[in-house]
Amino acid sequence: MYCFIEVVVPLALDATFTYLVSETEFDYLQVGMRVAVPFGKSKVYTALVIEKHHRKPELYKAKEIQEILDGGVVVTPIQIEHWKWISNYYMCSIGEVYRAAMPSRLLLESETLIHFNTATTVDPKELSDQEFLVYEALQFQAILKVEEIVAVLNKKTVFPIIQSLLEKGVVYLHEELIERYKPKQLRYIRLTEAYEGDEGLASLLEIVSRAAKQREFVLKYFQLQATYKKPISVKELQEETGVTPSVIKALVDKGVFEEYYLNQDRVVFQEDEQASFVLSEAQQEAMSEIEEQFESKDVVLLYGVTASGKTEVYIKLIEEILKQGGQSLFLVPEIGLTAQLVSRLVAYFGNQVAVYHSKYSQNERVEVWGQILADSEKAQVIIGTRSALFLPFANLKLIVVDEEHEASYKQQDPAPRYHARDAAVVLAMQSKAKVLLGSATPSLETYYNAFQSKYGLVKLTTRFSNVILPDVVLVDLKEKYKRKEMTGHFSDVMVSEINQALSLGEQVILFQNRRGFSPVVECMTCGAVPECPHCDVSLTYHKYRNELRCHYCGYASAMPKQCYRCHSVDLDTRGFGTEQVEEELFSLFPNKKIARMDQDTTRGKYGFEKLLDAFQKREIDIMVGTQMLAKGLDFDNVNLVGVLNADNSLYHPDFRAHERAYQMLTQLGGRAGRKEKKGRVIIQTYNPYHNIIQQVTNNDYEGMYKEQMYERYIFKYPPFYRLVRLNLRHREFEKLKDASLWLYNNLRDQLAVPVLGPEEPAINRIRNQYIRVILIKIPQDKPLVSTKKQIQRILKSFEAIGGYRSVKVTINVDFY
Ligand SMILES: Nc1ncnc2c1ncn2[C@@H]1O[C@H](COP(=O)(O)OP(=O)(O)OP(=O)(O)O)[C@@H](O)[C@H]1O
Ligand SMILES: [Zn+2]
Repeated sequence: MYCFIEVVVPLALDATFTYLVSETEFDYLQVGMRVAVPFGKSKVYTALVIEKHHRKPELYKAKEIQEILDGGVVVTPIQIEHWKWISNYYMCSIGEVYRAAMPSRLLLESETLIHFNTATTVDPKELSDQEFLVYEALQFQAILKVEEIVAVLNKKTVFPIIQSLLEKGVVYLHEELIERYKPKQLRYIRLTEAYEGDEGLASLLEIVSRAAKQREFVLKYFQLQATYKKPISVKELQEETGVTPSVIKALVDKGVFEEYYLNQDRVVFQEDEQASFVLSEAQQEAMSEIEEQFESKDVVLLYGVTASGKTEVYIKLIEEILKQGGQSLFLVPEIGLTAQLVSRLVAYFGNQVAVYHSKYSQNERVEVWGQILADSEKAQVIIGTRSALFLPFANLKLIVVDEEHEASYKQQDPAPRYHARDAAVVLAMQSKAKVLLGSATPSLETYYNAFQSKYGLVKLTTRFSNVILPDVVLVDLKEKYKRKEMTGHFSDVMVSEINQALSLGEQVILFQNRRGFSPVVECMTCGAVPECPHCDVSLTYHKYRNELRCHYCGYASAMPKQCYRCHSVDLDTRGFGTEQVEEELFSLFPNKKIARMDQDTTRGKYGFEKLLDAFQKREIDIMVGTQMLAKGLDFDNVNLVGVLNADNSLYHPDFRAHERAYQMLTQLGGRAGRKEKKGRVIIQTYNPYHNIIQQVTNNDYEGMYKEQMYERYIFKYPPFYRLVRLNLRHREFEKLKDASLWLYNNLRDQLAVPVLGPEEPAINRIRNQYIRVILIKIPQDKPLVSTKKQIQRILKSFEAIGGYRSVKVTINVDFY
């Protein structure tokens, strides 16, 4: 009887593929192992086994696999189920999910580029014969394709050799070049093997017997080691013992100690006694309610006002799960936020905490992957951004989704375009785990689900320290300008509030939702506005570099001296961004330390962390920034938050604009007065009577919810309708127009649901590609699965039309 396996290849292909294996291989292989398979004419991919069977493929002759790559399962059956769900629901291929989910080191393929690591410390003598051959080849050519290594070794099966070279640090993958992030590393020393144990100790003392300083250090090292019971960094050793670097160096040279490096957040941590805390009565109550609701509900929303201490409730819940021996996943919307949280969790749980996000190196990702799969001690609490959802949990019992309303949980590009909160709910169901969603400003969908009793709902209505929520003061910009009570973009109210806060030694946060100096440069003579040559947007003026930049494609040009159209020199700027606010602050508060937090200042290594750190240490008096500031940060010396112009967040061509504006302003305000005294939020606006502004002022989430839900209902938006958006792109305007019309007509005629478009979006060209959008609205009472199938069928016929093949179509389900 023939033996076959069904595999997924990491490509955007609809199908899975059948390969032939021997009986022995068949017995050995398990679902969730990786195999190297030949594919197409000459390619080799790392494929994933998802089924074993005896069904001969009808349309093609099954090829044989090249080799088995794993000794055990690396992907669990639950993961495979989950990936299938993602691929079905978000209308992408399971190959795309597989590719996104796995650390790229686990996905070698024939085209992978292997770089020689010039910083390698490996002694070639320690390499196997075959490894050495590759090493040697790399001396002549520092970058090899996997297929070239095949030629060098004159054998087909080379992935395990490359894997081993990767682990030894002799080579790295081309993809890893792009990982600019170098985690902060600390230097450690430890006794070399020769000097371990009693015998070792005797010879060690012998060696240092004639060097007093070295002997003294060695003894102190033993003492410290005994008290700390964890690795002590060289820096700590120097501080504790007063030893000079030269003494340590001498001991390393003698081979007594060896140096090694650990990433700061991967050090084996110990719990910090001081990290323990007791829940307040309100928190305790919330916690019991959550546990109670978990008995009947799989998902519970913790709706707690800002600074109510939701994190502490999460921590206690996770602790309960730990006691039962289960793994917990703690999802955060952005990497920048992990630092504050990791230290909080690590202090509490010690080395049971693992971290996983896209800035982690491939090595670390592979390591964490293995630990989670093995249900290791070190991976009981996993903190991560959305991609942590793809990890191989062996025993997942709880998923916490913090700030569940955050848009960054949705992956926009590339596929899989999944929403991590929603995918988490499904993963939990498949894993028989529970989900806790937390927010001070829940998304409408989530609140609706709670409202419908699909999710449980627990409220925390008071701040932890019982401080009252901040007062909101509205400043009417129209009035202020009329009465000439403005200095630049600052009203007199804003200036005096800032002065008062500063005089009390407090720090201030200011918000302007635009980076750069001013968004638009305009010719005062003819009104022309410089635009990006590749995108349909105006360029943003960045004063610091005196250039115009496109925020969509990164195009930059020097600030022109004359209008490109009428050559007038009378150019002026309209609107304003963080850079301009910062400049005005310098002149308004000349003696104060002012910093700016936006994409431009946080780009570098640790940019974000450094700013947060400095602010925490009170080295900054006023911090001005974009929406980055609104996200879950916890500072205890901020009682004043100012919004320079609330209006531009109100007017976005997006059905969620109002909900988002409410969330943003409330979250921003939530940074004020978290610890001791009631804070103040100053909002400058031209529309003080706008409903959203009023709802923010009155802290009226329910009011906002009711009003927005009404609009969603009337205008056919989620949660009443499901949205599927198709984006079509092409360089040629006419071709795109034809193609999108064809697609639209077919969708409209064949689907029994509303289809809108094909529309030109507000920005109708990016990177020289024109864009058209088709929107499909699926009402709640129409079957989702079959409608999606129909859409896919129509797309297939679309692709089959020769003239349209070059038009790129992307599908985005729940794109908002
Ligand atoms: N039980 C407790 N014991 C000691 N400190 C606490 C406790 N609960 C909360 N805090 C402190 O109160 C502050 C606010 O808590 P936390 O950051 O968890 O609020 P949050 O609800 O997550 O707020 P936000 O939604 O604004 O992010 C923190 O500084 C936290 O350390
Ligand atoms: Zn551009």
